[in-house]
Amino acid sequence: MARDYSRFLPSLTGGTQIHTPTGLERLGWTSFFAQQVSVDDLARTPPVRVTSVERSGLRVEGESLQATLPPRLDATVGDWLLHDAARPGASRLLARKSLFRRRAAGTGREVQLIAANVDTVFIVTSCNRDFNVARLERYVALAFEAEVEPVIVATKADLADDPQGFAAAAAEVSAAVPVVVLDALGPEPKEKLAPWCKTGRTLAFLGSSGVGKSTLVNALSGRTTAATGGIREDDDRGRHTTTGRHLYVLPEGYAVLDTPGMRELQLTDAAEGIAEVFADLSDLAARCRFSDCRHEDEPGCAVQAAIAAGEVDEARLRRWQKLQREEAFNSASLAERRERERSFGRMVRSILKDKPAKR
Ligand SMILES: Nc1nc2c(ncn2[C@@H]2O[C@H](COP(=O)(O)OP(=O)(O)OP(=O)(O)O)[C@@H](O)[C@H]2O)c(=O)[nH]1
Ligand SMILES: [Zn+2]
Repeated sequence: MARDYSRFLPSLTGGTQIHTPTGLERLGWTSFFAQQVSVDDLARTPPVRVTSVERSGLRVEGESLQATLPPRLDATVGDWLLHDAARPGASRLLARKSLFRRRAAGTGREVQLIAANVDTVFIVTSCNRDFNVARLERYVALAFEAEVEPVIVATKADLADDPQGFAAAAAEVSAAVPVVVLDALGPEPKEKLAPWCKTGRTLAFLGSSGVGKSTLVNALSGRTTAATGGIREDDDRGRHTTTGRHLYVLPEGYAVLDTPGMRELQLTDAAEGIAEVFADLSDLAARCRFSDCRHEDEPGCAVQAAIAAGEVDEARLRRWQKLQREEAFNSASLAERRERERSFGRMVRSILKDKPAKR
């Protein structure tokens, strides 16, 4: 029997209807994806979301549908596809709302897709020695680059003498990034993170080990025991099993994307994200007399002038320059590697061409 998918299409009236979220909506299906498909597409090839990537293929989930698609390099956890049951490998990949990528170390593929269609990333730190503004700026740049909304969450407020001091320091990172300070073990996470934990939203967590990421996930999902080494789920026999899935839809209807790759994110081609975090400095730099100003001792440097006037913190300028250098290095070495691989490929092809063809 053909399913009626019309309710997943963008509402023509634009009115807000109150309804129970469907399986697809709980998985994160929104009008952003619906706009990319026709009613015909939907009836023939139902939407599915990638919940994990395994060697054997992509685990996908849709409305009363679970399947494994053949492995493919152009899709990652969080992606939406139109499931073509007749030709699973030809399932159409929908355009993404956001994408985390990283420079792959020591693999043939240079850029690895980490997570797609994340709505909000909680950048977690604690109100203690883990707290490091430079690291927060780095994570925020990554989020901006991925086109994901960042929220800084400072945990362990209950253990700190001056949690508001940490809040103020975090607020300096970017005017565009909200800061939440909380005790992750208490009742606060649900209440304070509620603005971002809505049905159909996909959340991710970034932050060093021990800052409270698992504690927050547990708090949001109403679990009391902290999970270690992955989230535990009930399998159909009622037993607890740790699965290899990386996208979890919580009972509240929002999804948490937790993939090991998120923990190894570096700055790759993140020039735009960095410019956004340091928008105040790049605006100033645009007013320097020389377009290639290094903001050291050049005449007419608007950045140095702002530092002299006490409007800009010199340490922030140093961090900006450091991130820019790193980003330039990462992107350059990536470009060099690409070039080396291309010339290697040309060499291999020319050798193959000169070799007498096998009969
Ligand atoms: N007092 C207090 N303890 C906290 C808070 N948040 C986390 N903890 C404790 O800090 C420890 C580490 O928390 P986790 O949630 O495991 O940290 P994580 O970020 O998931 O760490 P990894 O799994 O290693 O990445 C646990 O013992 C938590 O109970 C907090 O806000 N207050
Ligand atoms: Zn300058």
